[in-house]
Amino acid sequence: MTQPLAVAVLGASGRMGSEAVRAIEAAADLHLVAALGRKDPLEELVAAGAAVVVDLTVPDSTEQNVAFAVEHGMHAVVGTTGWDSERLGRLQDLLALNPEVGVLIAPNFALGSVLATAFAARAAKYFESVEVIELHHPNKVDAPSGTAERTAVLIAEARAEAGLAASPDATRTSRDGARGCDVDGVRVHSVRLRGLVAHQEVLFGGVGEQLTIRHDSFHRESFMPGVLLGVREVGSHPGLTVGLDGYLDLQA
Ligand SMILES: NC(=O)C1=CN([C@@H]2O[C@H](COP(=O)(O)OP(=O)(O)OC[C@H]3O[C@@H](n4cnc5c(N)ncnc54)[C@H](OP(=O)(O)O)[C@@H]3O)[C@@H](O)[C@H]2O)C=CC1
Ligand SMILES: O=C(O)C1=N[C@H](C(=O)O)C[C@H](O)C1
Repeated sequence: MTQPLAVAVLGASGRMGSEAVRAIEAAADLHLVAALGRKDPLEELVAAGAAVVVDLTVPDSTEQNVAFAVEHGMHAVVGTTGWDSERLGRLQDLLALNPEVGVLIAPNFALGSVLATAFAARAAKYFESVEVIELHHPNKVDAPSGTAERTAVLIAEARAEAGLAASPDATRTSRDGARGCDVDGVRVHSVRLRGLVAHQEVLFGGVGEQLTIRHDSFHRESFMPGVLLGVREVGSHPGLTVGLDGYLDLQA
């Protein structure tokens, strides 16, 4: 009989971490060997014999956590935000020294969100205008969301490839923040509202028409199938994968 896969969770008492602990404990093919918080030493991952580390912490600590896992031969599944191109570059360098290790950086684990981002990237070249609105619970510490950043980057790449000009915008005067932030030329607006979990709309505008691609996570359970997929797959994907779509067949 195959042994269950030994999995550790960092950020285990957080909103996402506690949900991940429950999901891993309920999976017969996985064995939760460590559930760590901010004050626990990372060496406990080694002592527990973790094969896969799930990082659901904070942008300030995720890079250090993942580096520790990689240096100790553990695969990492990362939902934490804050992975800009500089951090990803440093992680690539580290992975080159540890080529057997796999790391998944997933801005969003919800299948619907992954699809919505993929659909938006696909639609991008057909519309003159685009803006992204992300809406989250008020306890979120970062803005814009990692999902919105990733969506905007992919839209910008598709527009550039198609030779599209910047979205039309005659604004000459504005209050700070009124037009959102600029991610590679795509405007991204962040809403923080009690009652929300995680939501995003991509608005595409053409002459006389609008296409809206919207996704809603109403509960953090929505992220768990993606977390479990990442945990089960990461060992078969050495190197860096950004986006859960890297483990899914979204072609056709
Ligand atoms: N990819 C995805 O699908 C999703 C990603 N996220 C992202 O996941 C991250 C966590 O979100 P959320 O659960 O809401 O946040 P929380 O603030 O609820 O949880 C973060 C947890 O991490 C702990 N922590 C902080 N530093 C460390 C450390 N060095 N080692 C271990 N634990 C640590 C915190 O402990 P303490 O309170 O003691 O500081 C806290 O319990 C965010 O970046 C968020 O954007 C969220 C939802 C879905
Ligand atoms: O902090 C959250 O809650 C979420 N964070 C991720 C992000 O920043 O995109 C994923 C999801 O939107 C929930």
